[in-house]
Amino acid sequence: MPVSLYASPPGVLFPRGSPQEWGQAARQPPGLLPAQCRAFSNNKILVELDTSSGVATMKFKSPPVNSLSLDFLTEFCISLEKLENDRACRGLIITSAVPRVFSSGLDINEMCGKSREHYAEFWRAVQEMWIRLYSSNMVTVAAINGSSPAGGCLIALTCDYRIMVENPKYIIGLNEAQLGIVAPFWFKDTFVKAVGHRVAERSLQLGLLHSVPEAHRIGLVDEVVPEEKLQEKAAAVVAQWLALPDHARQLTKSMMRKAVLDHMLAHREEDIQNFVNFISKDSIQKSLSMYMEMLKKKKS
Ligand SMILES: CCCCC/C=C\C/C=C\CCC/C=C/C(=O)SCCNC(=O)CCNC(=O)[C@H](O)C(C)(C)COP(=O)(O)OP(=O)(O)OC[C@H]1O[C@@H](n2cnc3c(N)ncnc32)[C@H](O)[C@@H]1OP(=O)(O)O
Repeated sequence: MPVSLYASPPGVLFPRGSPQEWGQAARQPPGLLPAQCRAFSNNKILVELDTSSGVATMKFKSPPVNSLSLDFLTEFCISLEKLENDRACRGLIITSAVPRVFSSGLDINEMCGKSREHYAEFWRAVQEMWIRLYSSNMVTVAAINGSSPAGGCLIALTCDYRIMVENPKYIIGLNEAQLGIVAPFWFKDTFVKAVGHRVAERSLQLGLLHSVPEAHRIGLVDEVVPEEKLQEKAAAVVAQWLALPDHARQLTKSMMRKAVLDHMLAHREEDIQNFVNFISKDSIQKSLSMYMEMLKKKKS
């Protein structure tokens, strides 16, 4: 029986829609899904659960860059809740169906030119995503098959294990400072837990985006593999972690993460107010607009 200290996190996001029901393999046209597979999808995310291994694969499919919009975050949370409540599911691999990008982080459009109410709703959704993933009873592995700045990096950091594809073009890190914004304390805490205080301090202050070998060297990713080996490796890692008794692994995970999680939950409302006040400032709005301009110019 799975044990969770955080099975129902307080302040749960109320979904604005719900994903399709699980698609039973038996109802699929022949050859589409193996018999032991169930699947569901929405506009942003595809989930396939292999009931024989108990491992689900979640693929982000929101082109061009899987940015974390309010809609994306809502669908993400609904999908996580569905998997968490499914006794057949014990492990989760998170990856991208969009070429070259895992996730470009929070959707900057959600933080520009909107009302204070919108910022509060958006930030609550960001928190919700982190709480659900960080407190998950499932074994979670990020199979990072593309660039993963800021919020994309946070998703990876929130998993139990990170495997990244070796590619000289891919980057990963918490680059918020480069945008003139600040990674909040729970982004920072999650990062520090992975790489240690000194590395995190330097990386956060400089808003560094690390190459794959560098990310591996500093412990931001646990393993680096060629693209064609990624899924196989992720499946092997989940199987290794699932070989342990669930209750022992889950309680250990809760114990290791409790302080960071409790800190965040205790300051959740204050964190929302801080975000709203910070992001509403004219100077911050200007910084974000300039950054978006820069992204667009880079293309031309
Ligand atoms: C003490 C007081 C403290 C108070 C603190 C309180 C609260 C904290 C306050 C704020 C915290 C905010 C935390 C923010 C976290 C974030 O995640 S911010 C997002 C950061 N993300 C980035 O910097 C990534 C930017 N994107 C890229 O670098 C690249 O797009 C790429 C991901 C490497 C992919 O490159 P490429 O394949 O070349 O694609 P393009 O650059 O051409 O992009 C395609 C289109 O997508 C648009 N886009 C890219 N990223 C985003 C994004 N994050 N949001 C929205 N839109 C994005 C890009 O503009 C292109 O659009 P067009 O096709 O030109 O229309």
